[in-house]
Amino acid sequence: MEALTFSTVASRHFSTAFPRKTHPNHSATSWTGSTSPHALSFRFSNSSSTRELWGIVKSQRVIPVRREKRGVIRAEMFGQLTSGLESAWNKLKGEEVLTKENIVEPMRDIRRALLEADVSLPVVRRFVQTVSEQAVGVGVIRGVKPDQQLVKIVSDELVKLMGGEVSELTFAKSGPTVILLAGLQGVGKTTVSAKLALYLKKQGKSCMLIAGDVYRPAAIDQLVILGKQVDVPVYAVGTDVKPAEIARQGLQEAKKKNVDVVIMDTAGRLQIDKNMMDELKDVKKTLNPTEVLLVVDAMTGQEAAALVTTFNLEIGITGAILTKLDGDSRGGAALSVKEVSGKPIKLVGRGERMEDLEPFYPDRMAGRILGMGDVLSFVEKAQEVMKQEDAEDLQKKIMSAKFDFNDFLKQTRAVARMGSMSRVLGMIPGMGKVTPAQIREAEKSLQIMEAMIEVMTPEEREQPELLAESPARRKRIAQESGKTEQQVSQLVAQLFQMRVRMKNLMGAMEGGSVPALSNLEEAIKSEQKAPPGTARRKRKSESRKQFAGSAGRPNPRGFGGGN
Ligand SMILES: Nc1nc2c(ncn2[C@@H]2O[C@H](COP(=O)(O)OP(=O)(O)OP(=O)(O)O)[C@@H](O)[C@H]2O)c(=O)[nH]1
Repeated sequence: MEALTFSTVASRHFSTAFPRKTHPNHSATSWTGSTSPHALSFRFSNSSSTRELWGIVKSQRVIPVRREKRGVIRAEMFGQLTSGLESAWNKLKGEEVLTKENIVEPMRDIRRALLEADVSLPVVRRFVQTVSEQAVGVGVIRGVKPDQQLVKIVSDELVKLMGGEVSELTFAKSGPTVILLAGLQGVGKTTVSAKLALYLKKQGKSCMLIAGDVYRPAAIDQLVILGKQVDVPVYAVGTDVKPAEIARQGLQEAKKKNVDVVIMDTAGRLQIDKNMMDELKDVKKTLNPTEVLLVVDAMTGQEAAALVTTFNLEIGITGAILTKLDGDSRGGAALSVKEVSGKPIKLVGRGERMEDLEPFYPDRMAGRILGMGDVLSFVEKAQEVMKQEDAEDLQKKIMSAKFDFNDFLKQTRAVARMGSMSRVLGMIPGMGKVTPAQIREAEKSLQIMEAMIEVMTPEEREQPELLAESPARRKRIAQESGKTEQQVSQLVAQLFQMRVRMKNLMGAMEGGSVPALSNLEEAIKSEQKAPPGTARRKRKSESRKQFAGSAGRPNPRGFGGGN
């Protein structure tokens, strides 16, 4: 039996849908099957007046295909994954809120859909776990249904999975930027070389292509033809010179001509072999490239991700280019590459035309997978409204000195949700100089506070005065939370201090003078520098003042003073 490699599977599969017109060395085969475990794949070739055709049957699912302008019938991108995920949302119809119980079935659907899309198993596991945790912990947003909420969570996680931000190409600070392209046979390297040259030309950069595929003579002709098509010079010296030497000469020529970007096409192989890697290493050493991009075929699913990992370990790459995303790829490659290899997908090929190369936008890709742009923006708006209402609510409470332990907890948890304190503080301009030790300390005390608030009764949370007045209550909380009575007293005092500080802050904001964050930083520092006991004395007198102004009148001696 013939051993099928990634590229033979891909190129055979593709030869039916996308005959390799410009590739003289490859004759179009009549391969109609797919070697994927989900086998059965066929296309309708008959004409139909309807635009949407139900065509490709995969894994006993029917997914939509679309008739494109030029008469090519194409699958909706990741159509199967989209419909798999849809069944997850459908399971939540009629539910009021997301619970641990009612997300079990939808999560199973999501897991199945991702596995069928050929996303690697560890990636699927992590994804499902993160989404489940978030789904259960998410609060109800007024007007947003649980299925819509889950769509939003999945969307956000998909974006993260694919790297979050778009990963831009890096350009050399001086001299030509050198981009080395590598990859297995038939993945689209030669085509990508020319596409990339056109893409960069459109950005105002002058380019030069180097034909380094000496093992397939037709590849050089192919690159010369494509170079003419995009009007970019091609450096070619035939097949008798070693690729590293071609690279050296080509780079010299590019420098002479003051070219901005040099793109080198290299030979592909049917599988990774040592010679290929050694040769690539030589070329890389000669060129000292700014970018080493591995061209991978989206049709190969999670194998593409494994390949990126291998190439990265072997030769060190800076990212990947995913080709043939316009085909009926199931999405596994797009979703696995970053997570598995740690390397970003920088560009994607979405067609055979020279213009069909674009940056890889994780958010747009997630949007295409889910096909629910309207739901996402609706949920985002609702979240915004909620935040605004929450903030207004909080403001009212602060102004009327009603800020209680529930608010306190909410704020603490909001910080936790945003990520660690260190990240949050790091994002605030002017707070950069807070030391890691201070941050760790702050995080630790937040945890202690949470433990104490958690054991309070609802009344105690709403009326901190109850605790201020009753040493017995404070004692109980200390016992139940495993903290000391002194810690409980401090917490209560802190809440009243916060009331005063927040009220002052709100007053300043309303009056138009927001205290600068640098002042806050100074305050932290001066508190640290203060001789022992000063800060405590200051705190004590502040809390007394607060109690004097608060509704319930606690015993002024009650703080830290035991029963
Ligand atoms: N539909 C589609 N076809 C593509 C895309 N990229 C490349 N192709 C086609 O894939 C086939 C192979 O592309 P080549 O550029 O010859 O691949 P290669 O990696 O240089 O091949 P070798 O030199 O044999 O290693 C060609 O028919 C291309 O037109 C793409 O993004 N979408």
